[in-house]
Amino acid sequence: MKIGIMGGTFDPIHNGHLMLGEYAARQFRLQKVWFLPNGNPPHKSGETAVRHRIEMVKLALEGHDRFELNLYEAEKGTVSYSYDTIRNLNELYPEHEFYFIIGADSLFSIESWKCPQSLLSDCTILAACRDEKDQSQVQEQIDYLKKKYQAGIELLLTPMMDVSSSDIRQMVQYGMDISSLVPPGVKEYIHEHRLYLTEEKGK
Ligand SMILES: Nc1ncnc2c1ncn2[C@@H]1O[C@H](COP(=O)(O)OP(=O)(O)OP(=O)(O)O)[C@@H](O)[C@H]1O
Ligand SMILES: O=C(O)c1ccc[n+]([C@@H]2O[C@H](COP(=O)([O-])O)[C@@H](O)[C@H]2O)c1
Repeated sequence: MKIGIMGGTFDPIHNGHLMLGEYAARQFRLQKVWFLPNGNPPHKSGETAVRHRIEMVKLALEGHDRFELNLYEAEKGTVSYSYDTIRNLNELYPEHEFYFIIGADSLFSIESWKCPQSLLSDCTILAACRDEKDQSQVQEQIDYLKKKYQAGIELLLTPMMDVSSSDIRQMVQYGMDISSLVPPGVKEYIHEHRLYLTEEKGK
C-alpha cells in the first residue's frame, strides 16, 4: 500500500495539516495518510504534553477515512528523528511504500537533519509548495538533493493556507476566534482543557 507520513508536533493540529494530507493523498494516490505526532521533537522545546496533542489529532481525523493516527513517535520516549522512524516503519511494514510529506521550507534544512542520506534513500519525499512564485526555487532544490543523494523527491502543489500552530496558540492567548483554522472538536478540546491561555503550555 502507498502510505503518506505526516509528521509534526501538532500543537495543535490545524486545517493546514489536514489540507496537506488530502492534497498528498489525491495527487500521489496514497491509500492512507498516517499522522505521527512526535513525543520529543528534535527541533522544538516546551511543547504541550503529548497526551493532549494526541487527543487533538484523534478529534481532527474523525470523518477522514484515509487518515489514521500512528503512535510510533509519540510512544518512543526519546527524540524522534525522521530517518529512524522511516527505517523502522520500513522494517515493520515491508509491504508498504512510504511517502514522507513535508512543507517545502523543510527541503532547505533537511541536510541538517540527522542522517539525511538514510531518510532520503528510504522513502519518497513529497514537498509541499505553498507559493507559486517560489516554485522554481523549490524545484531547483529538489534537483540538487535528487542528484546529491539519489533521492526520490516530488513537488506537491497545494493552495496557500496561511495558518500555523504558533499563530493559533497566540490567537487563543489573545482570546481570538480560531473556528476557521481548526476542526470544531479541536477548538472545543482547547477550550475545555484551557490550553494555550498563557505562554506556559498545558503539561
Ligand atoms: N499551513 C500549512 N500548509 C501546509 N503545510 C503546513 C502548514 N502548516 C504546517 N505545515 C507542515 O505540516 C508539518 C507539521 O508541522 P507542525 O506540526 O510543526 O505545524 P506548524 O504549524 O508548522 O507549527 P509551529 O507554528 O508550532 O511551528 C510540517 O511539515 C509543516 O511544514
Ligand atoms: O530528523 C530530524 O533531524 C528532523 C529535524 C526537524 C524536523 N523533523 C521532522 O519533520 C517533521 C516536520 O517538522 P517541522 O519542523 O516542520 O515541524 C516532523 O515529523 C519532525 O519530526 C525531523
